[in-house]
Amino acid sequence: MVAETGAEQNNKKTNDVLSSTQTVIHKALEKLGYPEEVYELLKEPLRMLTVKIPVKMDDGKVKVFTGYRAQHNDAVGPTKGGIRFHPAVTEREVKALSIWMSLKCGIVDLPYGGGKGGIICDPRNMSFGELERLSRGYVRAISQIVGPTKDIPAPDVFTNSQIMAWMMDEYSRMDEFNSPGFITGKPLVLGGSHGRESATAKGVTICIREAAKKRGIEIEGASVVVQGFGNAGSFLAKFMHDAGAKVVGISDAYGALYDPNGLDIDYLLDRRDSFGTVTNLFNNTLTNKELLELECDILVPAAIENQITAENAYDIKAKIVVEAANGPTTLEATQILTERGILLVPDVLASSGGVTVSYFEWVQNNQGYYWSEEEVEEKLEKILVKAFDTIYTTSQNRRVDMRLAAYMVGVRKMAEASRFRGWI
Ligand SMILES: NC(=O)C1=CN([C@@H]2O[C@H](COP(=O)(O)OP(=O)(O)OC[C@H]3O[C@@H](n4cnc5c(N)ncnc54)[C@H](O)[C@@H]3O)[C@@H](O)[C@H]2O)C=CC1
Ligand SMILES: O=C(O)CCC(=O)C(=O)O
Repeated sequence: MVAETGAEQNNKKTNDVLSSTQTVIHKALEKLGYPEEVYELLKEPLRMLTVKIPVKMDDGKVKVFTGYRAQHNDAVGPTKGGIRFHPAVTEREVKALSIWMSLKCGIVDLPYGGGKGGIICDPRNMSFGELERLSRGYVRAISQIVGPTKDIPAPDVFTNSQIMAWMMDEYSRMDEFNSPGFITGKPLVLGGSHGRESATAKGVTICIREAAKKRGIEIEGASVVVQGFGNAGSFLAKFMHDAGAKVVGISDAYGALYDPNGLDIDYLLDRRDSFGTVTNLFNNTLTNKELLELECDILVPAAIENQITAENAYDIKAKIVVEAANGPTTLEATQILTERGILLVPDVLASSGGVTVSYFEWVQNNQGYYWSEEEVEEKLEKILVKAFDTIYTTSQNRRVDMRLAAYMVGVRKMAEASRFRGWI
């Protein structure tokens, strides 16, 4: 195979998440000995739908929003992945997010390929009614390519169980059938699963525990910094706090809080709003940049992409970085952290607890029989411990960093399924 130097150069200049993902996919396929056509198939989603969604706003005017749904690869099974509502959503970002979903599903061995959706909007400035009309409009716009056996959405940044409920209701109306398996991350009363809300953070907690063992760090008393205080970050801060760790820093989109003696996580959870904002209630805040560079044992970026870059990677003081967010560390920064001996647990492994419990939710919807929280947690624990172990061992045996090892593990199933189907 020829090295993807173009993509590598482009990535260095722009931190473009799609080209950096392509670079690692290429390296992983090369290490596994697959021919170039496999890369050609997997470097972009099989399908990418761009939609325009007209929404009647509360002031009576119509605003037209742009949305996307990417389906990366459906050789293994239906595609699966969240929907993001954020002003910075781009087509390339959604494509990269769909590729990461394929890798996650491969890593935790789910019968899915990856998909992802996004709408360019700022839900923090929209009313409940506007959000409902936008959510329903998006489902109508993408209805032809999604469905319980085609592509199953879920929550992501700035979307939640209420939005999943509206989307499920809209799809069920079109389908003229109650279709809980159309979407996951629903409220419990509509067929949601116990444990889905905290699943991403649970998975991250398991990865932190396993990574800490490798580095001889005791969780009890360890200092932890978490960037982002939404679904992933806030539950994680709570789990780490409850496990006896000292959560010394947290942040949201507006700033960060720091207390070397440990923050009062229960108080912050109580005061945060539905978008994971809490720092606006305090005067003594740090910037997100300062937060990432704090002295700590464990750093968890749980917000957005490109937060640890070549610019700040030398200033990271943590011994372990566990990526709850998708794409928070650039490739250059991955290399710098690895060279500095920092153990980096990559997003496609660390954040795969969410899609794992989404799969459990879909299974429960399909069989119409629901599991207890203990059952969900037990199954999640087994899957994540095994995935961590496989990737850590691959990284040691093949002498590659954990990100490349995770891509090698994650890409294999879809490459094999595509081959058996006769696509390549
Ligand atoms: N919700 C889920 O099940 C999963 C989420 N993830 C990833 O975890 C990350 C966080 O997602 P959620 O917690 O679901 O989102 P969320 O919407 O619940 O919370 C997002 C948090 O990030 C903060 N944030 C937003 N922009 C920021 C910025 N520019 N700088 C610093 N903080 C910022 C927000 O203020 C909020 O605290 C994303 O990368 C997402 O893709 C990954 C797997 C599953
Ligand atoms: O729960 C799911 O199906 C997908 C979660 C997600 O979007 C992600 O892992 O990034």
